[in-house]
Amino acid sequence: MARRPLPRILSSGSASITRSREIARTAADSATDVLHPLITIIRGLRLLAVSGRQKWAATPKERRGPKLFLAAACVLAVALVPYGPILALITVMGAAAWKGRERTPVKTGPDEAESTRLRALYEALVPYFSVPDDPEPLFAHGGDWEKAFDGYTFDGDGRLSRLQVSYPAYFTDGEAAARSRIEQLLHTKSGRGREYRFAWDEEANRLVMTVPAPLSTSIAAQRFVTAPGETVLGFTDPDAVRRTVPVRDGDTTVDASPVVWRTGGRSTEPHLLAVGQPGSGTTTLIRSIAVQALQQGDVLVIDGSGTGEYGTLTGRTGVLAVESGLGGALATLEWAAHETERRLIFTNRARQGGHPVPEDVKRPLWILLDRPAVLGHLAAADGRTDPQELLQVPLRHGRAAGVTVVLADQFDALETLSETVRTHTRARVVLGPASREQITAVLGAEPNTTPPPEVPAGRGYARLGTGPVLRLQVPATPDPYDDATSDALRRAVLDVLPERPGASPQPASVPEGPADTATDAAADARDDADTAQVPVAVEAMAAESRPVEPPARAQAAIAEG
Ligand SMILES: Nc1ncnc2c1ncn2[C@@H]1O[C@H](COP(=O)(O)OP(=O)(O)OP(=O)(O)O)[C@@H](O)[C@H]1O
Repeated sequence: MARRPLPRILSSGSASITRSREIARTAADSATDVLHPLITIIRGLRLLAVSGRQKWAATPKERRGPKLFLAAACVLAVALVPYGPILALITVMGAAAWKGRERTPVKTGPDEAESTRLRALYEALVPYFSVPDDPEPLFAHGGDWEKAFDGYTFDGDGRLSRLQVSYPAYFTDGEAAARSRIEQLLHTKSGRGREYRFAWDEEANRLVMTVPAPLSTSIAAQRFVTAPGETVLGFTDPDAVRRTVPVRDGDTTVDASPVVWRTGGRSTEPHLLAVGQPGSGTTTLIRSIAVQALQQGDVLVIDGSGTGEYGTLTGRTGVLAVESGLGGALATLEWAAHETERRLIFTNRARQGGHPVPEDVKRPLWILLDRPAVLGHLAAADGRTDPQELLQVPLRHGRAAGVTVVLADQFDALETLSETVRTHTRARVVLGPASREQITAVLGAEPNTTPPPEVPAGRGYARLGTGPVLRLQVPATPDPYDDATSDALRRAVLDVLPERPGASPQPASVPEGPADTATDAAADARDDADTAQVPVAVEAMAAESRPVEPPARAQAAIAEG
């Protein structure tokens, strides 16, 4: 059978398609040439619009009105001036042409310096991610780094800010030590002095290294939007927690991601331990917690370092005592132990009798103890009870009794902390410079970033119970009596503190003198009076059905005669 010729359109198809393509390309090129000025102007107009929108978004709300008014006045003036609109149009087109004259080149791969960096990183990883008998090694000296590095981003300084690495399945990514070696290496090779976060995806054999954005250090003490029983320890990365709260950060209000610690009857981590080097900000954390606690409850402060950094709290509504001497601290803690027991008895009685729990028993009581190790040392030298022993009842039973204990000490004092303190302080915070091992020892889990050698005060990590380790920046809550405290911060702290009963409000910018910061000697001199007031038999208290008088009030009563 004779073969039928192919239809003409198919036999000469490829030639005509090629010709059509050429015609289309030539037409597109000519159109681009002709339309080039128009394209430049449109690009410029787009850039002008974007920059205008950004400027408008960055303008504080209170300045938007005047700006809008100014713009409207300009438009009116232009409209009224002869040839105004046409001149304005020419100016805008000129500005757009100038702005759109250069096209930002699209980067399609790493430049030479970046390739060299990535290759060096790849070579450094070879010994860790290869074994001699791997027939197709992903990592091999002189190998193809592009196969192993699935993604990378460099910052403006040419340093890696994100790297995604695929590694062979036989790498022991389940071992903390093996992971830590890789993290250490990537950290060193990518540039020290920055914090790196490592996310290991064991299922996909993939590691993603990122440089987290710095946490804001300009959020100061303020009333945070929280529910009763919640305390904001500080702020963390936006992707680390689901919640945000509106906060004042400098002059603007932003949605920040808080580390919220829940206390009280339903809390699974009802007491907190904060640890840091000297000057890392643990006192500031306690002050920040005190300021928030005073909004709903009563506070006892025991300052083991005796430096008077809590003087600003003395005598304020809700502050039952601020003690810095050993005797005063012991008396206060003894009272707190009895008060915890009294609250337990009343809560039990109310529950058994089917009555509501009395208000004074429900009101949260906070025991804030800074540097217990110092007091423990003094107590041992003096043959007196270690304050930590008196904390046993509040720590063990405080949750049911609405009593919360917060302790802060330094790394070198960790060994002096009693077993009860270690067991019951399940909310943990580490502040300031610390090694990976130190952080792991306190939090019970490795930090999720490489701890940088230098951190701002109040920066660290928090872990609530068995939850994830979170980066933390404590809100700036300095001592308003400190000369180094700025006027704005002094005002911020004094604004959130309750008044002193009977005291006329003081102008926040005038530093108040430490009202009655007790020296150790003075505090010790008062001790006998305190101790005489405090130990009240629990049964007797229960029978009287009234709260025990706290030490500070007892002292006042004695002084008044
Ligand atoms: N979150 C923070 N924001 C801003 N500054 C802070 C913060 N925390 C602490 N600081 C500043 O750092 C300094 C030391 O803070 P702080 O006294 O709280 O540290 P510390 O750990 O208690 O040290 P020390 O035990 O030696 O007193 C103070 O000047 C304080 O104002």
